[in-house]
Order: sequence, then structure tokens, then C-alpha cells
Amino acid sequence: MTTLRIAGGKVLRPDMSVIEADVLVDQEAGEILEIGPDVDGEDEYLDADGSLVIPGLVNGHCHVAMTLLRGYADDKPLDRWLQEDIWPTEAELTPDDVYAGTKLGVLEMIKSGTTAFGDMYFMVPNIVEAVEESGLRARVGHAAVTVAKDDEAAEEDVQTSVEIAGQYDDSEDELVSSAVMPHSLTTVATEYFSDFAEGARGLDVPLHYHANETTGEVDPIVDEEGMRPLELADEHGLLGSGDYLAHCVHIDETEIDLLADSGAAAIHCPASNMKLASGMAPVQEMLDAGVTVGLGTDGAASNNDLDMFDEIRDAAMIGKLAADDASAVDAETAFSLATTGSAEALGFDSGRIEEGANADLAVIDLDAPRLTPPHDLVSHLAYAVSGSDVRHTVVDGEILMRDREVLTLDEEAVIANATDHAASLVARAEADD
Ligand SMILES: CSC[C@H]1O[C@@H](n2cnc3c(O)ncnc32)[C@H](O)[C@@H]1O
Ligand SMILES: [Zn+2]
Repeated sequence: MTTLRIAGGKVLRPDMSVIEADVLVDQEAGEILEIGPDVDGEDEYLDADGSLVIPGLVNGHCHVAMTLLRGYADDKPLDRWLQEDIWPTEAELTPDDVYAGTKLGVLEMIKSGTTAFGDMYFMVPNIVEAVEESGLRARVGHAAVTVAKDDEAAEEDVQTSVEIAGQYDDSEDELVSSAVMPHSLTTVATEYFSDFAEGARGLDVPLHYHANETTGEVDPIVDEEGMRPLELADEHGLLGSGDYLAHCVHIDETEIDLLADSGAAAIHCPASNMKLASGMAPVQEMLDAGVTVGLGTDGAASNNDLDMFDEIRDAAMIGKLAADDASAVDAETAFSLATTGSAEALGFDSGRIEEGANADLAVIDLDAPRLTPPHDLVSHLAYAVSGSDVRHTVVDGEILMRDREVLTLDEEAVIANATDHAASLVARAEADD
């Protein structure tokens, strides 16, 4: 057994208490072995003096390769943003673009303390190649869209989503797992719902889709089907334990109960919901009803970064506004959304510093003016820490970043390559205009 010792700092425990302790990791098992003062054993060492060891953050919903479209189209609502700017440009994406954009995204995540993420996109093999090089943990999938396609193309897209899920199916040792991913309840025709449900249940993998993001998406379902979108999803077998739904902004009490009863999780994406003016998700209500709620950035084109510390703060702020209650989505709750919440939603044994859990950790440098004085470190994690305060990042016991140097990726080369790919992608899209 080889071990990693993270020593000399403070450690955030699952009950949100902060203790002075070392963390010992079994690198072969990729698990936390021991937490305590002066633990024994050390093949590798990380200094945590003046720092706080926290569970790595889990980005529950992302389109990682969309980093190439960061800042390309802002200040529009979802529908116009997708139809006028994003989808025409995505039509020009090549596998190499997706690889370059994913590399940029995983670099940004490692640098801001994210250790695992859930991704939904296309050209999944190119995404997986970049993720595996980075050392991050991820659940990935191919999002199928069937509307505005002929039957053959629609069926092929549905099949691809199921096949990709089978190809990257869960395996004990793998950092990459998968899910079956209909894009949303409006961009996939109802006649295909059972194919997704049967595909996912047959493979024993989750379903992941966008749900109830805008009123423009909810109202047509209510008008045409005479029921709420999550009732429709439930009726077609798309709501089960282990499934996770992005957004859940416009959901009513019946739908909240459906989530709680089925065990399906919601992934809250506050920055994207604010930027696209989609609305405010009832996060505190969902939590009070017993729904598992995780946190995600959505793509970098609607956020516009992948820093989960921003997301935690946004979740706390908008959670209070949505509930009209300053005590709603408090600091501990907001931080839990990004750790235990997202980890549970994605089916990862991560998000907490506990013996036996995945050794997915981030170490925060507390020596910054914005983190002074240290009255309450959980308050700082929710309201004051920024991704740039992350000093070390560890996934599965492997050090991905030491003292802000990313060890698995060549930072300069990744940025240069993504810049080139973004420029030629946009040039191609604009030439077609
Ligand atoms: C077909 S791959 C995934 C697809 O989703 C698009 N997308 C990005 N952000 C959102 C969002 O907030 N709601 C719905 N769809 C979104 C992305 O551009 C890809 O085309
Ligand atoms: Zn999304």
C-alpha cells in the first residue's frame, strides 16, 4: 500500500465541525484511511499548514466542452440563446474541438477544487479521453435530441445515448461512469421516453436530463398532456432512484413529492438560472421535502465559469430570495449541496472526509485577506472562498494539483490549444451565417 499524508492543517468533518488533524490516504484503494492527529505512514506528502482540508467539490451538471463558447453569446433567455447562437455554433464542433474544450474545462475545475463532475454532451469518447488525462472523476453521457429530426436520425441519437452509457458503464476501479441522457422533456418526443427508460434500467445506470428549467418548457407540456412535466416523466418511467434532473426551477408541490418519493435528485444550477433569467428553484422547499439536491455550474457559456465556490455562494443567495427567508439555504446547507448533495445525486462515494470514502479532497489556503478573520470557516466556504484559494487538489488519492501547479495537464498548452479551437470554431460558424 502506498499512502499520501496531508498534514499540519485543519480538516472539515461531515458534521461541519473543524478539527486540527492530518488525513491519511490509501492511494491504491483511492480511499481515506485515517483522520487524526499525527497519523503514521507517508509515501507522498502534502503540506496543509495554515490551510483547511475539505471534501472536493462535485459539479453535478455541466457541459464541460462549452468552455469554447464562454463569453460568445450572453444576455439572452434560454430559448433564443440556444436557437440563435449556441446550437448553430455547436453544429460546427469537431471531435478535436470537444477534446480541447474539455481539457480547458477540467483544468479550470482542478484549479478551483472540483474533484468530480457530471457531464452531458456529445462526442463523448473525446470528452472521456480528456477527463482520463486529467485524473478527475466524472459521470458522462450523450444527450439525445429527437425533435426537428427525421425518424431515422432521432432513433439513431436515442440509440447512441444508450450505447455510450453501456460503453462507459460503472466499474469499481474506473473514474469514468455514465448515464442515459435524453436532453430534456421537450427536446425529446414522448414516443421515445420508454427507449431511454428501458435502456437505463437494462444497463442499471441513471437517467439524466434537463427538467422544468423555464416556463416556456413547462407550459406546453401542461397544455398538451394535461399534467406537470415530472408527472409525465414518472408516467413514462423516467423518474427513479439514482436518476438526477438538472434545474427543476418551475416545479410545484406535487412534483417535489414525486422527486422525494422516487428518490430522483435535482441538480440546482443557480448561476445559469439567473443569467438566462430562467427563474428561482425552490431549493429549501425541495430539501425540506427530503429531495436530494446537488449543485452544478451548467455549461461555461451560461455561467460563465466552472468555479463551484461561486455556485455555492449563488445557491445561498438565490435560495434566500426564492424562499423570502434569510435563514433559507444557510452556509452549511449551501456547502453540502456541492459536496454530499451532488455526490449522492451522481452516485459517488465522495463529498465527505470520512474513513473509507473516496479520497477526493481539496486544500484551501486560509491566508487571504478575504478569509480573515477566521470566525467561522464554514461561513467562509459558502460566502468568501474563491476557487483561486485552492492550494492542492486530490482525486482517488492522486495529487492533481500541488501548490497551484497542475500535475496532470500542461496548463499553458491547454489554454493555447483551446484558444485556437475556439477561434476557428466561431470563424466557421460565422462564415456559415
Ligand atoms: C445535446 S448536448 C447538451 C446540449 O445542452 C445544451 N445546453 C446548454 N445549457 C443548457 C441549458 O441550460 N438548458 C438546456 N440545454 C442546454 C448544450 O448547448 C448542448 O446542445
Ligand atoms: Zn445544462
